[in-house]
Amino acid sequence: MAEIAEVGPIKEWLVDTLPYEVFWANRDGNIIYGNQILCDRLQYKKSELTKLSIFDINSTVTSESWRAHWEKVRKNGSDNFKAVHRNRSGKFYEVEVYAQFFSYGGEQMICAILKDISSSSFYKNLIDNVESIAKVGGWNLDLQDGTILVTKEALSIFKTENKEDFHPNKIIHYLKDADLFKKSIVKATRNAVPFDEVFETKENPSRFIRAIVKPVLKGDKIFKIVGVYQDVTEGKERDVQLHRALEEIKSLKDKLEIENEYLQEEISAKINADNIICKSEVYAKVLEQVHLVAPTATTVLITGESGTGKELLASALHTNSLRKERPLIKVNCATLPKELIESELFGHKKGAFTGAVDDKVGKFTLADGGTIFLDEIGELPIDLQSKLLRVLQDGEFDELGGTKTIKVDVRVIAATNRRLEKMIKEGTFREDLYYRLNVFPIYNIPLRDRKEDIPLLAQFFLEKYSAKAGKSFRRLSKKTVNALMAYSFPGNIRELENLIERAVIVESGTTLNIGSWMPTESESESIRTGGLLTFEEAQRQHIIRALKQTDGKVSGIGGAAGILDMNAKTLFARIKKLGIEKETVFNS
Ligand SMILES: Nc1ncnc2c1ncn2[C@@H]1O[C@H](COP(=O)(O)OP(=O)(O)OP(=O)(O)O)[C@@H](O)[C@H]1O
Repeated sequence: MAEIAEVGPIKEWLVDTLPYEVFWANRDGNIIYGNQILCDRLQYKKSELTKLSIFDINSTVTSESWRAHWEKVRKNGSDNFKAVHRNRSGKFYEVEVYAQFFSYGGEQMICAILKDISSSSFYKNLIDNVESIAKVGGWNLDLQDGTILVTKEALSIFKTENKEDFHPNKIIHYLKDADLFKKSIVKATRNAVPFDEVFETKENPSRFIRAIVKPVLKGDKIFKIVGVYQDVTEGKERDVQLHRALEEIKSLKDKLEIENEYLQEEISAKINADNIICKSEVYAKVLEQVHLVAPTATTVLITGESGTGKELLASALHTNSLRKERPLIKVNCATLPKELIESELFGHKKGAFTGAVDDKVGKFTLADGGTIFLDEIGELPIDLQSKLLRVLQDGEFDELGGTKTIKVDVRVIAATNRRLEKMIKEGTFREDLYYRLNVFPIYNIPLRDRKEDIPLLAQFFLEKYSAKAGKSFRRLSKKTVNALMAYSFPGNIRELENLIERAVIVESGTTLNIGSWMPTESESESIRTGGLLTFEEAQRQHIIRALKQTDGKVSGIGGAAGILDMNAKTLFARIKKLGIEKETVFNS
């Protein structure tokens, strides 16, 4: 038997210094030598250890298995395996064994070098367990040599046994949004930008995998990236459901809020509807038509110059209809940018186009059960006209970026100050849409053709703006009324309203007298014609100027007929025809 003393003190020192447990055993399994680390781990003194055999430190070894093991190592020269050892106090620990066959001094022996792996296997087990509970797998890519380490759970998340599948350029084949993954990885490896994103897999049914990736730096060099994959499908499904429910609530809430706003507007519209000022017979006929058609669901097309009160009539139509409890939604087709009209009217789904960051409920959906007022319908782009026609005919439309057809019950009131027939000829308005809108046309008369309404309207606005500005105006002077009556109001009622509002601000007292606020016909005309007057208007103003010079005298010496080199009778006739009145001459 070889005595350890024969190994020599240096060799013994060397074997004791190694960070491994080392022992030699003979054919019978007796331990011939064990180094200090082994003694410490097994809790025996060196002298005690050499009295033990392999069967004392490894309870799973039998004489048969030892014999088989001996033969295997003798034949192959060495062996590598894992085993469980037991120390003096009965505690087990796992070791990785490197066994080498050798003969020394005529005796054959196995030298075993052991590495205690109980702690690492403990943590490995722990990690495996935790990973599988949390459905989290880890990986690590060395950017220097391209080697990849992958944990067990990561393999099982991606249902593969091949760790090479985890290279970023391979893993993207499992994911729907491969581009996003690629971009994120490039940022992580080039610019050290970490990411945390959820990716949907390509499987059917698909799953959602959360990928968290962190670059690891040495100094300013990125030398590896570590990542985590987590199967979040269950959570995501709950999220998705929750998200959908929340979205639904949000959209209903928005709808309610908007409806509410419109209802508020509708309330004020009601007051307006009751306050449609009318004295003239011609306008009374218009209002008769409004009341006639209001209770039906018929589409109405209101035409007429700007400022004649088309919107007011639309409100009256709604408030006198059976839909009055539902919203009246107003859309001005001229004020919306062309590219937004479609989504404004019909709504869109998130992502339907660049900038569509959220779902949007369209005005037609909001108006469901109520009325939509499409002001300036002539401005509706031709490509949208067919979509509107479909709503009018079938009560349905497709939301932008949506998958389902939306059905609505909406009454349409459209208004325009443009001549749609002319637009049809020019090819900018669809003829079929025109006929569909023009079921019940209402022509709103310009103010100059219902001048009898001017005094009442002016009084109405005087009171309104006086109260608003905290002034005490009660009435208009006769001269003011006459001057207003003489004026042609190219801007119709809106111009009259603005004029009185301005007058109330600049004047004071209880009676509104004529002042600088009153426009002269030439001013408004030159605004209207861009500087050039019509021939008739030029004549009118020329005559007024001459009459001003002559203090209203037409014939005889110093009369206007003389200045204008006209026959007095002809001038009288012309004055009458042009509607020039005394007041006009003196007040303008
Ligand atoms: N008969 C009326 N009685 C009282 N106010 C009126 C009457 N008609 C119109 N108005 C008022 O005149 C203003 C202009 O009317 P409205 O906006 O309805 O005109 P519109 O024809 O729709 O104009 P546009 O074509 O420019 O949109 C509004 O403030 C409206 O309340």
